[in-house]
Amino acid sequence: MTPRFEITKAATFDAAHHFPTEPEGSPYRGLHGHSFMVEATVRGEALDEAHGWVADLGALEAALKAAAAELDHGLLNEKPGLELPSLEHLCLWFARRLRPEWPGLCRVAVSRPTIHERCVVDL
Ligand SMILES: Nc1nc2c(c(=O)[nH]1)N=C([C@H](O)[C@H](O)COP(=O)(O)OP(=O)(O)OP(=O)(O)O)CN2
Ligand SMILES: [Zn+2]
Repeated sequence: MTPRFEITKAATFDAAHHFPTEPEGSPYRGLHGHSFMVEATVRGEALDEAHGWVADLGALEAALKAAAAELDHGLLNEKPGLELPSLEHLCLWFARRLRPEWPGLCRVAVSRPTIHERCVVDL
């Protein structure tokens, strides 16, 4: 059996959004904000001999924080790919942003912890 490892790091950001496609009067149509958490999971089998790890969680943290900082305190709708700023589209946005640098990225989760909502995409 070959052990398969998954490492996960999380980062947080706060952002505003609205859903212009919602009908007049919908609470989702008006501008409002949420606190978000994004979690990125990287899978690997081979361990770095010098460190005994799949990949450095510190490097993953730096990449994740840099991506989250692009959205922090902004309006999600203004970002390409987030014109309809659902949790699902946020998962895809982070996946596209991180995948070139992190080919082992296998899962992205974006949640709104304060209102107990979460979306996960397996890549
Ligand atoms: N599948 C999804 N459904 C919904 C998403 C989403 O991203 N994916 N997003 C929303 C809205 O962002 C909405 O603002 C989420 O807030 P809501 O669930 O309404 O929770 P609130 O606490 O803000 O409001 P309550 O009325 O107290 O529930 C909707 N659906
Ligand atoms: Zn919302």
